[in-house]
Formats: sequence, C-alpha cells, structure tokens
Amino acid sequence: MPKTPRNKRHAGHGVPSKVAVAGGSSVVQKQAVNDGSKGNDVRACLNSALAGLLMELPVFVCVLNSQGDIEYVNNRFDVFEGVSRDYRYRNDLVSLFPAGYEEHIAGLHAEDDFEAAKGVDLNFRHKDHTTHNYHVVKLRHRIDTGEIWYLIVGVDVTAHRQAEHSLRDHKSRLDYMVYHDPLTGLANRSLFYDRISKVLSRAEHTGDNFALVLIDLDRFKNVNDSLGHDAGDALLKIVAEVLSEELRETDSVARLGGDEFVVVLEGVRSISDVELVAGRILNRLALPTRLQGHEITSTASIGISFYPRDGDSIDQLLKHADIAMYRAKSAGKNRYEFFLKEMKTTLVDSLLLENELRRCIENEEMHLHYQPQIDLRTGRIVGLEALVRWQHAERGMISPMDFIPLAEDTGLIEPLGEWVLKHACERFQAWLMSGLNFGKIAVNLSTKQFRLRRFEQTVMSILMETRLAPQYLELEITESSAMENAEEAIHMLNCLSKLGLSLAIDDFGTGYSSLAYLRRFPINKLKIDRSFVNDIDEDGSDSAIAKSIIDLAHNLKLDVLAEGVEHLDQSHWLLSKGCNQVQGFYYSKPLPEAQLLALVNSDRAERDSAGVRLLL
Ligand SMILES: Nc1nc2c(ncn2[C@@H]2O[C@H](COP(=O)(O)O[C@H]3[C@@H](O)[C@H](n4cnc5c(=O)[nH]c(N)nc54)O[C@@H]3COP(=O)(O)O)[C@@H](O)[C@H]2O)c(=O)[nH]1
Repeated sequence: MPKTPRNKRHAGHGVPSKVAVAGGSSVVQKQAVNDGSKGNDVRACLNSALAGLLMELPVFVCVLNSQGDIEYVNNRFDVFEGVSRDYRYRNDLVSLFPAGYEEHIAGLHAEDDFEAAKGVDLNFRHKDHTTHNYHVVKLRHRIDTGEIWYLIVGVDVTAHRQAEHSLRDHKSRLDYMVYHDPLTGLANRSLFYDRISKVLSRAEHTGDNFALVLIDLDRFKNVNDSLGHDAGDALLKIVAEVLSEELRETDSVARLGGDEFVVVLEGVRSISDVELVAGRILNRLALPTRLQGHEITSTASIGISFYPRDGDSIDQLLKHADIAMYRAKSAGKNRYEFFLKEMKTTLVDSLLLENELRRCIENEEMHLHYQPQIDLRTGRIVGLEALVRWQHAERGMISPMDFIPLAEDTGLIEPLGEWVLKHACERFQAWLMSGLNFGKIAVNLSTKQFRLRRFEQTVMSILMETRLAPQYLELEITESSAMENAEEAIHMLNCLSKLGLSLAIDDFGTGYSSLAYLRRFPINKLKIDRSFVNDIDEDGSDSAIAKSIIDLAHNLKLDVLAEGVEHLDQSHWLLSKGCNQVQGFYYSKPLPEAQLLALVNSDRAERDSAGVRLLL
C-alpha cells in the first residue's frame, strides 16, 4: 500500500520554494514571484521554465527534507521498471524506488557510507527492461529555515561506463600485446625481465637459489627453410605448449625471440632438480610430431646458469646460460650443459677471435684433419673427409662448429673455404703422385660459400692450380643448404657437376628434403646424419629413418654413407640393410696428415695398387 503523502503539495508538482540548487542560485523563491515588478515577472517566468526543465531532465532529481521525507521528485522516475504510478506520493526514499532496490539505495540513507562529493554508482532497470547505471550524488543544503535538506541527483552514466570499460579492455589487451609473444602467448622479453627482476629481489632477500634455463631449438632454420614459415610457427607453438605442460605453474616461461625460450626455476635445492626438468623437456621435445602433414623430430639444446653461483644480475645469468647453450650445441645438440667458468668467452673475446681468425687465415695457420670413409663390404678407404682445425696458441683447439659460423658471419668464409679446398686438393694430389690413392677427397661447403657468385669458377681454378683431376674431388653440402632456395641450388650443383666432380648431401635426414627436388639434384651420395646412427642397432625410429634413407639412396641410384659409426654392431646393422659406406670413430677419428700416413703404413692397413684397406 502506498503511503499517504505528507507533502503532497510539493511532490511532483513544483520545486520547493526554499530549495536552492545549481550552485546557490535560487530556482524558485515564492515570495519574489508576487511582488508585481517587471524584474520579478521575468524571474517568475524563468523560475517556472527552470522548474519545467528540472521536471523533464534526463537526470533523476529528488529532494528530501530533514526527516528524510520526499519533498520533490521529477519525471525521470517514470522510466524506472517497477515504479508504480503513485511514486510521487510516497514520502520516504526506500519506498520511492521499486522493490529490490532497498539495498542499493540504503547507501543513500547512510550518511557515513555515502560520500556526497564522490557519489555512488547504482543500477536501475528501465521499463524497456534495459539496465542503466546511474551515478547518484546526495548534496546537503541548508534551507532558509536553517534545516538541512538533501538533494539526490542521479545521472544515467551507462554509455560513459561502457566507454570506460571498453577503454579498460582495450588497455588490458594492449598491455597483453606489449608483454606477450603474439605467436605463442608466452611472456615476451620485457615481461621476462620484469618477472626475473622480481625473482632476483626475492632471492637476494631470502638467500634462495634459482636456475635460468635457456632453450634453443636445433636446426630450426631447416624447418623454416624446408617446410616454410607456417610450419616453423606451428613448431614454435608446439614447443611453447610442451614447455608450459612440463613446468610448474610457478615457473616462469618466456619466448625471447626466434627459436629461443627461457625458463626460470625458483626454489632450486640441487643441480639434480634442474637436471630432471631439463631432461624432461629434452625428452618431450624429441618426440616425433606432425607438422603440416610431415612427421618431424625436433630437438633442442639447453644452457643453464645458477643464481648466485654464475652471476648476480639478469644479464650475467643470461649470458652465461647462452654460453652453456652454445656449448651444448657444439657438443652434439639435443643435450643440456651447465655453465662453467671455463666456458666463458666475453664479447671482447669474440671480437678478438674474429681478428685472430682473419690473421690466421691470412697467415695460413689452419690445419686439416682427414677422416677415412670406408666401403662396408671391402673395408677399403674410398674417401677422406677433410675437416678444418684451428689450433689456437692460447685457447687450444677451437672447434669448427664455433669458428665456421663466425667465418660465415664475418665474410671470412670465402678465404677460409678457398684455403681448405686448395689445401685439400693439393695434399690429395701429392699423395696420388706418391702412389697413395684414397679414392676421393671430400670437402665441406658452408651454406654461404656454396651461394657465392661464380663459386664454380673458384673450384675450377683450384683444380687447375693443384692439377687434381676432378673425379678425385667430392663436395659436401648440407641437406638444409641444398633445400634453401632449391632452384638456385640445382643450378649451382649442375655447374659443379659439369666440372666432373662428385657431390654429396651431408647431414641427410635433418633437412626435410622435398623428394621432387632431390630427384633433380645431380648428386652422387647421401650421407646419413650421425644423429640417426647413434641408436641404429635398437629397434626405434632412428633405425627406421636410417633404413628409409638407405632405400631412398638405392632407388635414386646413389651411394649412401652412414656418419658417426662408433661400434661394430652399428656396422653390422648398416651392412645388413644395404648401406655402402661408413665413416666414424670406430674406423678412425679425423687425423692430421702425419697420423693418417702412420695409419696406412701400420699393420691396421693393407696397401695395394688399388689403394688402402683397413683391417679391423
Ligand atoms: N664448411 C666447412 N665445415 C666444416 C669444415 N670442417 C669441419 N666442418 C664442419 O664443422 C662441423 C664439426 O666438424 P668436426 O668437429 O670436424 O666433426 C666432424 C667429425 O669429427 C665428427 N665425427 C666423425 N665421426 C664421428 C663419430 O663417430 N662420432 C662423433 N661423435 N663424431 C664424429 O663429425 C664431424 C663431421 O661431420 P660431417 O661434416 O657432417 O660429415 C661439422 O659439421 C663439419 O661439417 C670445413 O672445412 N668447412
């Protein structure tokens, strides 16, 4: 039942004479309306216009007297759902609003909770069933009698709030984009730095250890080059999922860029804790995965640094994890390495290294080692692979895995590659002249070297200069460099092949060859990458891949050589599957010339007019 109005006179019919609104200017002052002067007429006219305007404003207005009874309400209340027709005659605030609003408007009563200056946001449903957000303020006003009255004003701020929300959404989307990698959704470098600096401050405070684990995919470029960038992107997403699955929620994972990911493991108690995680990541990543219709296995190399043992700043820890990761790569990939002080090479070191490499090439201070390639059935040496060595005066032996990329980056690969080719041809010709025939001399070409303009002319000049007949020379290019811009590669291979030399595809199985191109390459040999030979005598996917490469080579009428043979069992297996040639530590490590000659002259070898046979 609606209450009988106590102030029926005012409710909804006019603005109370004693209320001043709008910054203190009098809207209605009844005494002034009847004084008969012209000015007063204008003021009366203005007041009545203002009263009409106030009544129709798209803002709700309600005036309460000092007892909290309603003195005035405007027409805006008409739009509210559930507000009955007699709302104008109710005399307290709660009954003015529809049922269910009591709690919402309780704040308007509670002097303490309701801050007049700030106001509150309340939701009201309109008769058209839409919900609107009103910003409601309650203003105190002392009227002429000295009593305190209240003016309650509610402005529909729905559109404004929606705009604010979408701005906030937009901002959080923007924040997300700024701090996350768009491809994988992982934290990006900025967020990683932010997180790790917090981890660092915590560790400084608590004295805890943490490990920084840097993960770099092996041969990721091959996936991009051979299967395309979409496949590369898909692989990166898979890696991100694997990392997220293999780690605890509290471990921070980020993609630093390219194929490089980083993980921070907090609360590490021992090295074996980290070994466990690194091992798990490697195992998961090495599982075969389907990528755009191809089944591929992608491995990773991991470098690990520890706080505080290996550094007390983010950059130092990252740098040391990076050095360890490179060590893992050069030690054969698909493995993890912990940073050790001995691995340390500073930027200055690598600059010095570049200068030294330049000087060393100019002064012809490099050496070649030769590794025999053996015919599996006869045991004969059918080739020697020339492998370059840099014996540094202070640093000791520097691996070609370290300086060939440096030579490629600095353009030094051209003089270095020429030196290797010329020296290898020269030595081979000298052995031939002395009656020693090893079949062929195989020389590795780096990707950049193979792409040099007029490279075939360089080869031709070296052959002429060293007087080596082309049939004794074999050039090896990796599968991935052959597949990178395959049409151009076919052109270069044809030019080289026309010189009369042989061509072999190195590291076969790691580069996702297209068979259509492979058929068009004028090559003579496939070399099975040693990663497939390691576990060849077990019945796993590696043996299946090795067997397929052997069959493929036979079908294409090519020779096939297995690299990295270290045990007799591997040789037996390869022979039983029809592989022709092998190379590996089981037969001989790469040897300097003097040791090679000692080997062929030892009782481990037999020399005849046709060449050399290893006795095993
Ligand atoms: N562009 C050029 N690349 C070159 C040249 N010389 C070497 N290289 C490339 O550097 C990589 C590392 O070479 P290296 O350290 O010489 O390693 C070779 C062998 O020592 C190693 N190998 C051989 N048999 C085994 C074995 O049984 N087990 C085992 N763990 N390792 C073994 O393999 C390397 C030869 O590999 P490949 O060339 O694929 O036949 C290497 O990629 C070289 O190609 C150069 O002059 N130019």
